[in-house]
Amino acid sequence: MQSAGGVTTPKKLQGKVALVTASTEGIGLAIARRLGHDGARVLLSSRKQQNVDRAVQDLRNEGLEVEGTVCHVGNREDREKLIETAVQRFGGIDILVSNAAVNPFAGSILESNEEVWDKILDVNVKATFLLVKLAVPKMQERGGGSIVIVSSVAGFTPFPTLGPYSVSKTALLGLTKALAPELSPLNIRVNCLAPGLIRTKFSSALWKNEAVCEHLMSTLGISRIGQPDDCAGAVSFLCSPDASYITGETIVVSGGSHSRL
Ligand SMILES: NC(=O)c1ccc[n+]([C@@H]2O[C@H](COP(=O)([O-])OP(=O)(O)OC[C@H]3O[C@@H](n4cnc5c(N)ncnc54)[C@H](O)[C@@H]3O)[C@@H](O)[C@H]2O)c1
Repeated sequence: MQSAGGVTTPKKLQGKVALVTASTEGIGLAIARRLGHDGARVLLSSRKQQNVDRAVQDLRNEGLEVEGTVCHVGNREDREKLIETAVQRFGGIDILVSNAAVNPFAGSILESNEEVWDKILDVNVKATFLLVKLAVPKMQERGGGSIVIVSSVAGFTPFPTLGPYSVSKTALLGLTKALAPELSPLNIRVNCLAPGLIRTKFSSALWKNEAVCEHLMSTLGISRIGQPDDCAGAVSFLCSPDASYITGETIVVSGGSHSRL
């Protein structure tokens, strides 16, 4: 980056290697793009090779240094491959953004079954922890790092009809708090992002439903549905030296809905 005086100042994530799960569309892609524009080399991943290839090409076309690999975060071999790929292609890991999540169920929580709970807790919570566990030794090798876990405002106030998903997001608020003090002595910070309603494929059942959308809009302070880019700057900030004294915290990006719930 060149200032007016002709002095070159490094971008805030220059030299950093970032790994973002579920980063071929939606919030994950916006975060990956922003980390890249802020100077990081980024490893993209999601479940399908063709989506990984497309996102890698798109971001390379913007001049960003990115690689991609398929990773279903619920699959142990895929998680190990993700970490190894970051080390092989970029030499290590400084930043982990755990963004992948599933929600295979909508309805009364009492109607949800064991299969639903297993899937939601495996992908949203257990895989997040297991990825952190794999990434921490690699961060230690580079003297520290930063982890951001993507939760949701539903983690504070369960969304009606999304009980099991909401509980998994509450668990991620707890995971952030549990990890932060243990990882502080290793110079690794752990923070959390809690988006409100953001316009993505994942949330389309909400914003495409006129009645639900109208109700949700009435809870907002800023009267528009959020965009994936609205989340990206907050994550980049949390990963940057500007947040060097922040750990165990959650940033809510919800257009003010959270403060009104
Ligand atoms: N969109 C919202 O309104 C909203 C609100 C709060 C929180 N969130 C959270 O933001 C995160 C991203 O959601 P989004 O709205 O951008 O969704 P999205 O539909 O745009 O993207 C979801 C991504 O997750 C990937 N994915 C799903 N299961 C996966 C798995 N097992 N392994 C790897 N990748 C997997 C998909 O391939 C896709 O790329 C999620 O954690 C979600 O819970 C979203």
